[in-house]
Amino acid sequence: KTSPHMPYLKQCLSLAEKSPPRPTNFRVGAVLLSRKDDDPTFSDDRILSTGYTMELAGNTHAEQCCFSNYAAVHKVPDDQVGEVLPVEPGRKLIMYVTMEPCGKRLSGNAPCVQRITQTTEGGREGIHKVYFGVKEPGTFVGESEGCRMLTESGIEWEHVGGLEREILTVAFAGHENAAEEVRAALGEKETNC
Ligand SMILES: Nc1nc(=O)c(N)c(NC[C@H](O)[C@H](O)[C@H](O)COP(=O)(O)O)[nH]1
Ligand SMILES: [Zn+2]
Repeated sequence: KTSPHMPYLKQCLSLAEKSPPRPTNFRVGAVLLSRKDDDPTFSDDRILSTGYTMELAGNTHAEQCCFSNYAAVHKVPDDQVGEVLPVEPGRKLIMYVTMEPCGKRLSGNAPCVQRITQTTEGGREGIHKVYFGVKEPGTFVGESEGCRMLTESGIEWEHVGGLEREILTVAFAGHENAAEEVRAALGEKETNC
């Protein structure tokens, strides 16, 4: 019996495959949705936005594009996306990402955890929970901080296993020694954040 989260991780993986391969980042896909409370089969889910790495101009991340796409549709600047996300009693905002949202970026651009946390400002519920298929490998920033930072912001997260090899193979595709990095990442101990 596969996890009910699997179809969404697979949708994120398909999005990640659209990302142009680069040695300087990972190819990641993200989906933002609204989920009704106590709906175990997710039958009433509403997809709000999707995004993938470098979908939008510049050095953009999947989660960043997902929010930016939604903000554009609602005609607000990216940093005000929290103000246009739906607030509906009895429903929660959920994000699926193939990879743990970044807590730090070598470029110095705003990390995705910050963008996710920003949605909960102004007394709004914002993103309630993030599901991801792999922890960020140590390639760029060493031990990843993303999920610990989500916890510090009071945002729930959960690693959904089962697609690690596929997700990492897509993520590393633009890297020099991709196969070696995938093997190494698969071997990295699953550290709890
Ligand atoms: N969750 C996530 N979604 C993405 O779309 C993406 N590309 C990364 N990648 C994380 C990695 O840590 C950063 O890509 C490097 O730290 C380089 O930083 P920049 O991307 O140049 O800002 N992580
Ligand atoms: Zn990011």
